Amino acid sequence: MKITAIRFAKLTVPLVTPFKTALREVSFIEDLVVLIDTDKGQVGYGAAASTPIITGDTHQGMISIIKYFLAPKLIGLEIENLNHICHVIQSTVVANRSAKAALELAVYDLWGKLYQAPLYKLLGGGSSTLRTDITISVDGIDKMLADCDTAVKQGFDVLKVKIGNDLQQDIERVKAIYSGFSKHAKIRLDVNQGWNAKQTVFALQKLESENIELELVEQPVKSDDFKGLKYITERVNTPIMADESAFSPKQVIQLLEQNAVDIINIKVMKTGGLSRAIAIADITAQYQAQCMIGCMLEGSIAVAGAAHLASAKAQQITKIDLDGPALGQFDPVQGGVEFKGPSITLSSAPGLGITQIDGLQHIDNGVWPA
Ligand SMILES: C[C@H](N)C(=O)N[C@@H](CCC(=O)O)C(=O)O
Ligand SMILES: [Mg+2]
Repeated sequence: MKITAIRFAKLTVPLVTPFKTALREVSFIEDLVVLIDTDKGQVGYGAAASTPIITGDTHQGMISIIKYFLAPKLIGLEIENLNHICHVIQSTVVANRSAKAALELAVYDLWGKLYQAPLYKLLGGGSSTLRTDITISVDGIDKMLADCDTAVKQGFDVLKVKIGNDLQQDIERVKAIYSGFSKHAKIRLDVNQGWNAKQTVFALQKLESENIELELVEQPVKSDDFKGLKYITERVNTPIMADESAFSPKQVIQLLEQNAVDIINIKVMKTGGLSRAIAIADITAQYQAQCMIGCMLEGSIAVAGAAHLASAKAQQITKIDLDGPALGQFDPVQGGVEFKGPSITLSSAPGLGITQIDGLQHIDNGVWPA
């Protein structure tokens, strides 16, 4: 099965409630969808989110790098040579990880279709059902408590609470949420780089002294502050997780060699796709470190590959933050991974199993070859 063309489309889904972090606020999931055509009539689907504040990637940038640099090298390649195709994608340009993630995902989808098996089975096999946490956006305490209440009533038993825009208020937010919901759900925090190392130690030691047991705290400090992460990890009992600090296998090795963090958050938009996400999961296994699989604010196509990987690497990936699709008002994708409240169900159809996508806005000048 040979690659014959690459097309692009946009897919937009309004959110139930605005998504607010210490870095940004958005009201829509807006993904770039990448469609790979083949000589056998099969189409591979991939998608990527534009999160320039974290990855530096935009839809226009992704289209340009794929259309003018990556697509010309991919046309004519055989899907059965998956590793070669991933090597071409990874080595033709540096950075541009979201574009690489979308392309790789469409190639993995076709690989599953070629061998007539769902992706998670080809990746090693695992359970067809998973559970995700849900994100509670940073907001006024009353709104955050109301969002936690809704989430717990929907069956979520892990709350990922966004904080990081005001240290004192953050401490009050965590205390209020812990007191209201720790009997019903585990509480993990995501500071999205909003504190510095000393503030983090102050806040976590204070919370620990009040017997607040957090499951973990994600990316408290700036992405390049590895020393800060180590300083924190040495001084608190709460497990510390790297997110924006951990894009590449090399960064993950550095973080784990330095004992700077306890847990790594793997996201395909940071790694540049499934091939590097698999490499990172394997590296963490060597260090006996745990992993979370996470996502950006992405829809169900983009998150699908991460869900298949989480199933196949369940021994290593022990925490799941794949709630992007659950935050949308609806899912325009049929037949792929189903996201219903905390439950994620993988399709038994080949590849990602996508049968229909409603509301795709095709990008006319985005076909290669033209
Ligand atoms: C959506 C997911 N739960 C999440 O919080 N992901 C990111 C932020 C993504 C974004 O801004 O799009 C994270 O920091 O973990
Ligand atoms: Mg994070």
